[in-house]
Amino acid sequence: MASVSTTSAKRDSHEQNHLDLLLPDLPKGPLSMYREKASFCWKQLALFLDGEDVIRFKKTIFTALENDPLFARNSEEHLSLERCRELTFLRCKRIMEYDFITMDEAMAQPLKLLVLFSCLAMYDMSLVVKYLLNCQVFTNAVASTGSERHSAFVEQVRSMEIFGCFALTELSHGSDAKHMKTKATYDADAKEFILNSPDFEAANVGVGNMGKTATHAVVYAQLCTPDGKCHGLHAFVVQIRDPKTLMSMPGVMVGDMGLKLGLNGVDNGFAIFHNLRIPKENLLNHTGDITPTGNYTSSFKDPKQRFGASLGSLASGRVSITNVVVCNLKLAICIAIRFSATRRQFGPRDDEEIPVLEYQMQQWRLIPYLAAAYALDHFSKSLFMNFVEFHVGLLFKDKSARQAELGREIHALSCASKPLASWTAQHGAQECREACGGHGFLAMNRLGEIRNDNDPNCTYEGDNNVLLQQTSNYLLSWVTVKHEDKVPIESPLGSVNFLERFDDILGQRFPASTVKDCMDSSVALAAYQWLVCYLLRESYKKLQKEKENGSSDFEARNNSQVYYCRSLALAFIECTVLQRYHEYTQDSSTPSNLQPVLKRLCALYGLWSLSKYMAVLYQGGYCAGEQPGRVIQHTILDLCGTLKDDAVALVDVIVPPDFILNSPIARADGELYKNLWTTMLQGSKVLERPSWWAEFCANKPNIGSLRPKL
Ligand SMILES: CCCCCCCCCC(=O)SCCNC(=O)CCNC(=O)[C@H](O)C(C)(C)COP(=O)(O)OP(=O)(O)OC[C@H]1O[C@@H](n2cnc3c(N)ncnc32)[C@H](O)[C@@H]1OP(=O)(O)O
Ligand SMILES: Cc1cc2nc3c(=O)[nH]c(=O)nc-3n(C[C@H](O)[C@H](O)[C@H](O)COP(=O)(O)OP(=O)(O)OC[C@H]3O[C@@H](n4cnc5c(N)ncnc54)[C@H](O)[C@@H]3O)c2cc1C
Repeated sequence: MASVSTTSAKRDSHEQNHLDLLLPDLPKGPLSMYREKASFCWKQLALFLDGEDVIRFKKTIFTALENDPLFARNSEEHLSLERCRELTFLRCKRIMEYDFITMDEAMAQPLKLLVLFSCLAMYDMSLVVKYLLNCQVFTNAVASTGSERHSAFVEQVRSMEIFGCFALTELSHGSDAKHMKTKATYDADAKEFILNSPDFEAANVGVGNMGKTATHAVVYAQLCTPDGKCHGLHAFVVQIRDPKTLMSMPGVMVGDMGLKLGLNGVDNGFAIFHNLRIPKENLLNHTGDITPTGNYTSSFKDPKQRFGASLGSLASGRVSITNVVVCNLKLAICIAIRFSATRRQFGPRDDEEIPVLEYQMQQWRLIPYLAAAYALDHFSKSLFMNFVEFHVGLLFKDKSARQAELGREIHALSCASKPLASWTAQHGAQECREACGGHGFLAMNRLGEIRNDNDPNCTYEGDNNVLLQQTSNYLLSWVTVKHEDKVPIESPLGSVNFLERFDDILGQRFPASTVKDCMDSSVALAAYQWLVCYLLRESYKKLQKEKENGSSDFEARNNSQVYYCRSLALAFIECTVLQRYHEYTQDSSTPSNLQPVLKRLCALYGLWSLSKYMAVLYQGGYCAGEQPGRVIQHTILDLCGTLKDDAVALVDVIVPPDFILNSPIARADGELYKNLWTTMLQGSKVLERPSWWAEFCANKPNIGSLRPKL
């Protein structure tokens, strides 16, 4: 017996040493009190979530950035717009030089690509957006909307012979992509397309990288044949600048749109095309092609399907955005939790002040966002892997019905996950800013930058409210399938399969009567499934009623968004996020010592999200009487109270190193005031009088001298 326990003790200590080398201890200090209270080992959880290989990969990236002077923090205060763009470009170039992951490695371990994007996003959102617009959005659009004849463009991006952007939005149209006005008319004699912006309202605008850097753009235009027929929106590769001089090409007026509310490292630009001739081959011909004599051909007979396919590459951006906004949420919540664990105000006695994290109010404001960061992180990774599966199908030209259905499901999921994740990060960042009081408002603590750089994620790659309509359309289409085609509701990823039990689910009622019952995330999940079925039924009925009352399809859809289809799409994606996280936390491969904390996070995310829909749960009869509402509220508070002691350790698992986090109030050593004070004093000219001191000291105002001129 003794020798067995000695062997296992040796193994444990060996494993611990290994873990300590991989993830060194964090500095002792004011945060230690909470770290010691944690119910689990943060290193074990980090290892379980990421695995050793990814932990090392992250470390390689973070260390490279920290050791490279080009990435030095705060080296220049208040950068001019020009310098901001220059620095982001130089860093982008340097990331290409580091080539953290080769193409072969990415093929073998695609999730590592997502890890790279996350690491860059945590350093700076502008950097990752600029980098991805060139290396992912442009190249993906070329690869997935084009064919072999376009592969040279992808190669040229890799060697930075060219720099790419993606130009869909026009001055007068953004969401309504179908009605873009840019025109590409085929000239059969010259075997060229002639690209024109009919007027200034058709100018491409808001295009990231177009302002100063891009040499090539994927431009969306209406394809017209010499017979005068228009074949709808198609994508073209268009050279807009000379790669040798960065001067604009003849026939292109290209410029920069100036200062934005955030993300200023990215140069968003505009372009107008005037009789710009582009080779016939530059048509990205996946959805349609043109014969040399000018006949249009397409394997998509249905123009609606062709239109959808031409915008197919947007899905990859929406999947990536779902991931990078979770990075923003993680950064914000890490800052706010570390601050709250070290910031003390008031106390039960005059001689005792307690950390603000001890207040139920602070816990309720922050800890659900921590739970959301964990749940959404898991979802974003799983969605990315779903997308990889779909992408592989595209590469192998899979024409199966399953592949087409998978594309529809991923489109529906990403059109709702981008809104859910970007809004959660937006609301979370603001709550975290306020939770850090006045210190949270100092730019040096980074919450403003996180909030402002996150904000456009709610708009680009499709406005959130507009995109949600795609998801509700998808869900409603299943009702039609069920009613008319009488086939079972079954999707490749299974996200809608529960709708097959529609009638059964709608007959259910809120099952929990105690806080203990509610701690199981299956309670929130069951409520969500009921909610989705209910909102689906109500949205369908509302649409029918609108039509019976004489509304056109267009009007009926518009009048069924608020309280119906919009809520349906959001409830569906929350249900899917919860479903996947619930399965993950319950899975037998999840270590038993980590399950309790993960299950609490899952239950909290589920109940907190669900609590926004209390009115609907009562309205539809799922809940009745005081009890369900009370139990949900009490369980949320109970979970916040329990997770409060784990919060610092949960942050230690997901937080990047201090250099990357870049927030003096949230360093790993927890020395809130020393770090803040030192940073304040290190600011340039902090102790100097202003350069305009004489305006006060020497030039006094002649009080009232301007009054006669009023
Ligand atoms: C980490 C960050 C990296 C990324 C940085 C990104 C920087 C920003 C880049 C940009 O912002 S690029 C510009 C992005 N612009 C948009 O996303 C425009 C938003 N509008 C649209 O995508 C579409 O026009 C819209 C989804 C609103 C569809 O509008 P419609 O009402 O005209 O079309 P409809 O819904 O009837 O769609 C026709 C069919 O195509 C399908 N479809 C539409 N878009 C699709 C798509 N993307 N993939 C697959 N299918 C799609 C759609 O589901 C439908 O299928 P069904 O006939 O089966 O119902
Ligand atoms: C930082 C940044 C970077 C960008 N980068 C790029 C890029 O690289 N390439 C590119 O092509 N574009 C880019 N864009 C543009 C972006 O994709 C568009 O702004 C976006 O698609 C929304 O279109 P819009 O601005 O025309 O909004 P609009 O469509 O005019 O929307 C305005 C408002 O009307 C509402 N609305 C519109 N239609 C409906 C409807 N049917 N029902 C209900 N409400 C509706 C919307 O919800 C929104 O609140 C970028 C934008 C930003 C902010």
